[in-house]
Amino acid sequence: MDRLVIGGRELKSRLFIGSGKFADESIIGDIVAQTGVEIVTVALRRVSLSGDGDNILRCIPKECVLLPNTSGARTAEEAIRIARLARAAGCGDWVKIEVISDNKYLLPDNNETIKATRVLAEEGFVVLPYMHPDLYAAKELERAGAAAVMPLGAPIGTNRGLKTKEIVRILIEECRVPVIVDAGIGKPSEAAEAMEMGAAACLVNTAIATAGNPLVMARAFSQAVEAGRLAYLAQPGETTEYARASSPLTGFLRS
Ligand SMILES: CC(=O)[C@@H](O)[C@H](O)COP(=O)(O)O
Repeated sequence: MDRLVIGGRELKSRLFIGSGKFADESIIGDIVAQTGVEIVTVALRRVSLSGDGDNILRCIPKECVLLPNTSGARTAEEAIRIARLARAAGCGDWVKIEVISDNKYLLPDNNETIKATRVLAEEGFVVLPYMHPDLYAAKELERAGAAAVMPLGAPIGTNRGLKTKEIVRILIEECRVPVIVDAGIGKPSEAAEAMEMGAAACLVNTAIATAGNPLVMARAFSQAVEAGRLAYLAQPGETTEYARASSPLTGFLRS
């Protein structure tokens, strides 16, 4: 049976979404209802810790697993502090570690991410680290206790697609934990491509939130992720250099 289990929870949907950049965040509830998305990531700095005011958590249905992320952290120490704050504020045990000190490309710092993962996994968090695709870092994250690894497809918010495809393919082949492609995925076809390679799931924010019709785009992503997974399970046929006829080309005119 094709099961995805992370942090002891079996997930039916392999599309994870972000909650940033929506013109109207109340649409997140409709997306969850229409696509079955179960994981929604939220930047802790957008959560009102006093529970009042304009709290993004109001827009995230209760049945979802909340995946607080440490957006804004520039070091492992800052990420650890944000994760602990999230748990203390009742956001649960899951955390997506983002440690970024590069303001231009928002590339994750793998070394700091590994340090934070080690500490937080030891403290019982379900740790999903956002990472630059690199085999040694991915294996180190596994050893540090990561529940999954989340390599980027392209820089956050660029909608440029699966630019890191060849390395992500290696991570999928070599990692024991699920590989979730996160960031930069701009179109459903790119999510399907990641899933066809064997990615366990995709996390998409910008492409959905900034679409002309975010709800329809979320449905398109949901179907693409499912189609890509099915194609992976179906084991695509081999690719060849030269044409091979689909039906016999000879024999018609012989007597
Ligand atoms: C919200 C979140 O976690 C993003 O930082 C995530 O990495 C998604 O990236 P895109 O916005 O490029 O889909």
